[in-house]
Amino acid sequence: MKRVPSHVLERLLSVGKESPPLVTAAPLVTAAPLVTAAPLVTAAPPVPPREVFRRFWPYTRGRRRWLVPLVLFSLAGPLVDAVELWLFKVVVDDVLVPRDLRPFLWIAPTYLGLVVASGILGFADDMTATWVGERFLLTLRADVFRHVQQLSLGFFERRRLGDVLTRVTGDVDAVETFLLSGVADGLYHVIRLGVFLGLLFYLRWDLTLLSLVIVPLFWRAARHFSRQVREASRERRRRSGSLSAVAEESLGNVALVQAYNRQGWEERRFERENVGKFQASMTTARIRAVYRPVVELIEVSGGLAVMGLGTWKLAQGQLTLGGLLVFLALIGKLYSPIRDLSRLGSTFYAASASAERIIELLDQRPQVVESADARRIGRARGEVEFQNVSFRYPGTPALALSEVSFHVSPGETLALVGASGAGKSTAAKLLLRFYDPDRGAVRLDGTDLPELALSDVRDNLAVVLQETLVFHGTVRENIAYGRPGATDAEIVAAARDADAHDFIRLLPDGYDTMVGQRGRTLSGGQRQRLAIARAMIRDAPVLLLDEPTTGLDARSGLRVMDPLRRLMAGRTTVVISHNLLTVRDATRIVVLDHGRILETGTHDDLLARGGAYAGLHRLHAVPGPVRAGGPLPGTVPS
Ligand SMILES: Nc1ncnc2c1ncn2[C@@H]1O[C@H](COP(=O)(O)OP(=O)(O)OP(=O)(O)O)[C@@H](O)[C@H]1O
Repeated sequence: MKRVPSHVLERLLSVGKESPPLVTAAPLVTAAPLVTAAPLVTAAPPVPPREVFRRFWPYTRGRRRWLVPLVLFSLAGPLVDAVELWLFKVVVDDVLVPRDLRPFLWIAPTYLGLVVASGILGFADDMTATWVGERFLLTLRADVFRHVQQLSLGFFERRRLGDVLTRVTGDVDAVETFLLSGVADGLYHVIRLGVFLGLLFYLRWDLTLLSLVIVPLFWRAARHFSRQVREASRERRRRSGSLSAVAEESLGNVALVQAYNRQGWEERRFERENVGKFQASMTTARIRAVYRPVVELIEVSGGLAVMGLGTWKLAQGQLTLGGLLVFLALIGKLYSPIRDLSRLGSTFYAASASAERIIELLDQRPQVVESADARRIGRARGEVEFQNVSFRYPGTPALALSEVSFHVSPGETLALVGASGAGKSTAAKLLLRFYDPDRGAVRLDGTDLPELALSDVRDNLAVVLQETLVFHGTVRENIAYGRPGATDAEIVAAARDADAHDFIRLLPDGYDTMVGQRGRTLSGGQRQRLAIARAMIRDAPVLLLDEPTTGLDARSGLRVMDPLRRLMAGRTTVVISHNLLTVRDATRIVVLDHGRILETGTHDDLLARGGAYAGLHRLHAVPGPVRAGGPLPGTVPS
């Protein structure tokens, strides 16, 4: 009889303590929120605005021609303004000064006509700009979401979900500002500037030149403040991401938070990020608030200089009163696009802080990629093989799996057992091709998984996980998730096989009952049977069961065994379990420890060998085999 290494027994013992067979309380929560002093979300690497532009410009393809009417509308606005001002000059010089009402009879209807025309143009401009911008966002948001969905599991295991959500739903909008609204506004201001500058030069070139001396001052101020706004905006966006991350973690784990009375602590965590965001917003506001009076000061200085020279010219008789007033009004109009252009700089920088976060997301590459010449295999026979598989999670020192080899023929059941952290779930992740092994090969029907189309690999697998995933939707939708397009009859048949039909019938709306997010309105056993029905309907040749009875009490655990056996019949099954009842019938049992295979064999072989498995068996004192539907000694039959 082989001696069992003491550390192995200790670890196996710890298994028994952590999850005794069949008699475990349902977990309240899935995962505890991570508590660290380090920043929740790190800032995305800075990207120069030109690069931001280059990255996103291709997204405007197909919509660029809409920029033409936008520019035309922009042209019309300042022209209407200019005509209005010219009419004002005529009113002063030809109506007010000579006190003659006759010209007013054509000026009034012309003015009204102009207002109506500018209203119509404004409407068309608004609608076109919004349509173009929103269509752009529609595509970009969908693309970013598609990209994020294609990222490998490793990405989601490393990142804060709340931050990713903020990027997909919030930061994306800023890219539109950067590219379309920003560019359209910029063009609009440039056109206004051109029109007014042309008019001013036409009216009085000398006064116009004088009014332009302040432009370099505008420019310098704009550059200075834009840089500051950019820094503050980066911080603000980072804080937004952190805030969402905290909210998502706290609310997603509300059962743990309330059970441990940690609401106050969670509030403080939220408060820290909330205050951080507030401070970042205040910094941005302060910069903008300082900028505004500085700009006004520059503007007024220019205006006063022109007024001084203009008044002198008026006194000299070189200018009419109407001419001077129009000139001063036009100067105001001229300064506004200059001011808006310089302000646009800070808007650009603020938007680029968000765009950087999107770029960082888009630059993430899936660790698992489908090769260009991936083979399609359709329905597999269901032969699964691990050959000398070694794998280390990125950024971790120890191997999670080391030289692991096993083979499962179609229709056989392989059980993976071992202490917590032994590498069982890691093996499941490699079989699902969430990760690729560093060395060795995982094969389906004799072909390395990377040589197969990714969707084929996953289509051939049905999974029932420890933490059963139930979506917010009807029971029917949740079952049909396993095979979109399944008929009602197939859904009911799957539910019957999964022993779920009876409880579903008793739900308020039967198969149309809405189950809350993560299936919170169902019991653990009901959720598990729903997951089995989903796997049934998928009808895949390979079945992966990761702790299918963990978290269920004895009665629920037993109820799940029968449907599980029906599900496993005729399929290749890889079952991960601490529960020796689910593994004893397996064709082969693989005992893992620290990522290595300790022993392999059937239940009887391993018992006879007296090694780790036998030790585990003794510890759990497993009662006799359970027949389909038969109760465990000492348990209440369902
Ligand atoms: N995403 C991850 N990143 C880094 N290390 C990981 C990750 N997931 C698991 N590990 C590590 O890999 C090792 C194997 O973990 P795995 O989840 O495969 O164990 P397990 O046997 O399934 O445990 P359990 O029975 O508790 O579910 C552990 O040391 C674990 O800390």
